[in-house]
Amino acid sequence: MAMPLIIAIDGPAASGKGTLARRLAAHYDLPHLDTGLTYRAVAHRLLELGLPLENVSAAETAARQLDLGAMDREVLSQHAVGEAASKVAVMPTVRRILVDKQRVFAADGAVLDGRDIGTVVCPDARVKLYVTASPEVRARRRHDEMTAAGRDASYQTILADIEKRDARDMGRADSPLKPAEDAHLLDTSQMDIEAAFSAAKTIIDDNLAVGSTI
Ligand SMILES: Nc1ncnc2c1ncn2[C@@H]1O[C@H](COP(=O)(O)OP(=O)(O)O)[C@@H](O)[C@H]1O
Ligand SMILES: Nc1ccn([C@@H]2O[C@H](COP(=O)(O)OP(=O)(O)O)[C@@H](O)[C@H]2O)c(=O)n1
Repeated sequence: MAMPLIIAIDGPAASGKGTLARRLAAHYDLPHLDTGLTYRAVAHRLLELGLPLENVSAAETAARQLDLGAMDREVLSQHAVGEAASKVAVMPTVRRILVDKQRVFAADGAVLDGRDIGTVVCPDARVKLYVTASPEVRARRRHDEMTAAGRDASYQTILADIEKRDARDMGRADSPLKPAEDAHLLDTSQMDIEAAFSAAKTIIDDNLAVGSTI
């Protein structure tokens, strides 16, 4: 039987990995999982219960009870939830529970985006992309996204938060954000969404063509 097609997309906050992952999933007719939502959902549950984000056993329970099909993107996409998510994401036991669920989702082929897809969740993924853009470009994109949605947003605060989150995600001991050795780097600082999609598609199609001749 042919190996299921798994496309792994990693990168820092607001680099455009979710946008790219959704478009690629539609193009290659694959299911898509935004793994950031799973960490956001755990953090959101703790906030909802009024518990500190350092409460490991409550975070483990929230992770175990999480239903991937019931995550509310609208609620979870709030800026403060992203911050909180990066705090629960340092907990190895929480990561293990969520990674297991993510692997079940990916088993028959999928596009997954996050921080550790190519390095930890799906190290055997057929194609791995590491999407980046400068912190200033990413802060500008997130700022525009929030103001377009009618939310209050200060560019300077968003930039500071993005830099703080990068440091936390890249500096943690368990599954730090970094490109897998075999990842293709895609810096979208100078690319619009269409150009980024087209560059990603070229990388993936080249990869699939090589695979089909072996
Ligand atoms: N290449 C790009 N050029 C301009 N804007 C982009 C690009 N990629 C994504 N965006 C926009 O930037 C914001 C963040 O993108 P998103 O895909 O949510 O990033 P991530 O999933 O990495 O956090 C969104 O508003 C999205 O529409
Ligand atoms: N595979 C993943 C995905 C997200 N995360 C954590 O969850 C937080 C929120 O991720 P996200 O992808 O929703 O954030 P954005 O890039 O959309 O802002 C990140 O800052 C990481 O700390 C992770 O550790 N591993």
